[in-house]
Amino acid sequence: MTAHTYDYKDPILTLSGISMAFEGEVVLRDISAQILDVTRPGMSQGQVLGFYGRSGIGKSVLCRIMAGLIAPSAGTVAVGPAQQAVLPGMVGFVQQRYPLFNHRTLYDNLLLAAARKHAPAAARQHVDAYLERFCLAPHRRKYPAQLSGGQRQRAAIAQQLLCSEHLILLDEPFSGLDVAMIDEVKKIIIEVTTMDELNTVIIVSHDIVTTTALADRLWLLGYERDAAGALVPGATISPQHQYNLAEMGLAWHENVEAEPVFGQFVEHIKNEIRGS
Ligand SMILES: Nc1ncnc2c1ncn2[C@@H]1O[C@H](COP(=O)(O)OP(=O)(O)OP(=O)(O)O)[C@@H](O)[C@H]1O
Repeated sequence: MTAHTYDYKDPILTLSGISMAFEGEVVLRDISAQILDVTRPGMSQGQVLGFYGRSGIGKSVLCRIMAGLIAPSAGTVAVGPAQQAVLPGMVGFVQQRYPLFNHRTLYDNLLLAAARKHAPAAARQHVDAYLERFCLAPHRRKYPAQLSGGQRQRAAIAQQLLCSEHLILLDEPFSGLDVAMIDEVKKIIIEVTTMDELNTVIIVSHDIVTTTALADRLWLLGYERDAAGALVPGATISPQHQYNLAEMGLAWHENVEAEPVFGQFVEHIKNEIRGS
């Protein structure tokens, strides 16, 4: 393990005091986190950020808030160097149920996305390039129902990259996939960050091992206890649950999962989760 120090620049995404309640049920409470553009000596690679939370804790709700699809009960989401209030479309969002149109071929799905950002000829060029890059070219004429789970996931990621700027949010990218497919999706996530230094991928997941392996920073959603030891309603991110994995030497690299420090860190996280 080698620890590093990095230079932090403009904010990419800022969550400030996010709370969310549905008809009195507090789901999220006072969540603050900031993603900063980072320059790393000798590396030109985008970042992967991880939000971990156990099932039902409010991850999908947080995703929809970060993507600007629902407004929080309190707090703000700001995006980009200008820190604009988030609007739908600013953050590419790959939802658990892939948003591909079933009645269109893979090619047409991607073209539709690319046409939101590019003129027709450029859109076609971009789609061809992404189909190649994501090993989807042989499947271009297939409909979403004819694709495998991993292929659909790759297509959904390509779709969001084609129509959004550099920030892409993945809600449970590994759920329902077998080990080989998880490896495939991991490769794609790494590929996305190496395509462009500005590309930033946010993973929101309950798969602690895979998320930790890929992430440069990790935020843990959990419950806090009050002075009497009772759980406070609403998941939050405690200050001690924000981890800079890159500075700990645990940023993704080949076989990071096999390193003893990685195993120790995952054990630490599991203990934190059990205690919350
Ligand atoms: N529109 C809604 N109205 C009322 N309650 C909601 C709504 N959306 C989500 N919830 C509640 O918010 C809580 C968190 O849901 P969410 O789907 O965000 O969990 P999650 O962490 O993504 O779970 P999983 O990992 O199982 O997908 C749940 O109790 C859910 O019932």
